[in-house]
Amino acid sequence: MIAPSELIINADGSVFHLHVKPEQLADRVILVGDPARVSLVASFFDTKECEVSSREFHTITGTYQGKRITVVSHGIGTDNIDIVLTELDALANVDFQTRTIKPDFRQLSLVRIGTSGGLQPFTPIGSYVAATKSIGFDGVLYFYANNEQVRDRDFEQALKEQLDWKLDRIMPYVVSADSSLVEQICQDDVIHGVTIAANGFYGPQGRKVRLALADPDLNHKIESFHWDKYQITNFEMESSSLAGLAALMGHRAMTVCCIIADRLGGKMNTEYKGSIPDLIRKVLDRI
Ligand SMILES: O=P(O)(O)O[C@H]1O[C@H](CO)[C@@H](O)[C@H]1O
Ligand SMILES: O=c1cc[nH]c(=O)[nH]1
Repeated sequence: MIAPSELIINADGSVFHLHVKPEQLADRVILVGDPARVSLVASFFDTKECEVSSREFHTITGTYQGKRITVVSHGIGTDNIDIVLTELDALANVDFQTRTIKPDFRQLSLVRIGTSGGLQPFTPIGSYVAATKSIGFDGVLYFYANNEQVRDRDFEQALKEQLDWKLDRIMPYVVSADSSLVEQICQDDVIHGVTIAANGFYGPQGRKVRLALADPDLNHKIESFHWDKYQITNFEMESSSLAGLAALMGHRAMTVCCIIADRLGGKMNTEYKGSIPDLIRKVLDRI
């Protein structure tokens, strides 16, 4: 039995942070950072079954062209992904009456639709980039056993060498998205990329506002990195823990982002919401 302090179930039978009940979760899940983007995704739905809001976690379940889909916001950061993924997995795979793990595993397909900063000439503002691999600057995955089984150690070593890694208390890790889901969601209109999930928006993504950076050359080294067939394409803030935790749990997960910042040219598209609906439609059609 999982103790009440470990998996917290609210008095109404919903899970602690999301406030969602087990019967309200679909097998197909879209994840977005911004709670307002949940309503945008759901505006494409044909029917709406339920809507729940709690903190930054806004959830709607409905149907799109006959497919039952849940869309949920996770806020900003890989630490929030730890909460959202653990609670979604519990909703699917823990019996809330007996607090025991269900005998039959239920697999979720999770697609995060995010915004991102592009790092290559071939990832301009408005392009869509899938994180086929994610580089985590965060540490969430290290707290879970068997993390080495879902990490790409060769890629990690190449990063350490080529980036001449100087931040010795942080060990970037590399994880892959679910390849079958990437194939299902991405056509020629989505770039297959390698995404850094940074543990911050400013310094950890090489942005200097007032504070100096510990390694001012890091972004330049990231942009020049080449290993095997891979180049690093973009920055966002959640794809690493999403891909890593989902792989450990046995779910299918991936992140696809719309590029809204051109980090090479120093340009920003603050009106980015215009190209997000097109990406949402593509994901809804293909999930
Ligand atoms: O637009 P979302 O999905 O929030 O994604 C990106 O935008 C936020 C930072 O502005 C981070 O969450 C980052 O991952
Ligand atoms: O540059 C960017 C843009 C959106 N989200 C990020 O994390 N970084």
